[in-house]
Amino acid sequence: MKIKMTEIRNEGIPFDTKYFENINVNRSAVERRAASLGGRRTVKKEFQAAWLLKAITCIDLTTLAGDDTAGNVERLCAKAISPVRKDLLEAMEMTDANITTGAVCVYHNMIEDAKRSLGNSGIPIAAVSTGFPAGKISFEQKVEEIKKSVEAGATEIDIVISRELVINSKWEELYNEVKACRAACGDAHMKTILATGEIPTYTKVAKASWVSMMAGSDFIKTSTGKEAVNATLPVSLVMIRAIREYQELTGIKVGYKPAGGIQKAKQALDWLILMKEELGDEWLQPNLFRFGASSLLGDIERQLEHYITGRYSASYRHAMA
Ligand SMILES: O=C[C@H](O)COP(=O)(O)O
Repeated sequence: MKIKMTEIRNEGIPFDTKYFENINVNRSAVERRAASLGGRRTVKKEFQAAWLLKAITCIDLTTLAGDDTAGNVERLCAKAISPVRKDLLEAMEMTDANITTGAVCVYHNMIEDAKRSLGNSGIPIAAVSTGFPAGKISFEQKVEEIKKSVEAGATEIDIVISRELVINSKWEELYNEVKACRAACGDAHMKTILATGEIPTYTKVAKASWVSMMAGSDFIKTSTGKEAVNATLPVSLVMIRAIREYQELTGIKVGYKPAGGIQKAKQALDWLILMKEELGDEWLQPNLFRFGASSLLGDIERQLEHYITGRYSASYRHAMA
């Protein structure tokens, strides 16, 4: 399956505080709305398998560990190419659907291994960049790192922003940083990680989302997976509403990637429902929506097996996912 990002990219708009200076997010209203989602909305049993397969196509199958090796990147890529067991696909009459994950996501120095392992599958390689996860390297090093990853074959670059610029409300500096990263990406699509667990208020999350989109991000992404608090539904609601407002202003659709701590099929369904309700069906496609996840696929496969056979298998049977 050839996974394509949207053809019309977000080129950004000139910096102007007027778009976001009056934002003031009502924390309790956001948390109430997010809490109501999980309980109120469920996917009917007969549609669950289809939704779970959809979720798989939106996963950036990730390994970002100090002990990553060529071998485990190879296994990850094999899983990205064939994420669901053949017998399960056969039972669902989905063998011809050519289901793959949305991308694989690795550190820069594993790009070569990923490229070799993915061959001509068409699955994009996303590389984390700009001093991931903390972003504590110089601006010049950040730009250099992006360029090297693009040269090495990454077609998606996940950058981290400088959190201190958000904490200290240095919005124009943040804009300039993100814009320079976007320029360094060239044709590679850029996902901008806010690291929301390190941003003190929802209002600042909303403003950082706006500035990142104004500077040309193709996606905005919650977390690195390394913060103490990673993707949550309330923070997603704040970011998704910023995407909606940005679209209302510019006509441009920016993608969304919750990442970190999404391990269960049920969580994946909650996020898909949130996307559908807040942004519509277009954001249920991998060109506008991704999960950043290292272990979600294993639980989805278990749930699919349960759907088909009525039994759960042991989680070790779905290793690496
Ligand atoms: O961007 C992806 C995250 O690093 C994955 O986090 P996770 O290992 O909690 O699924």
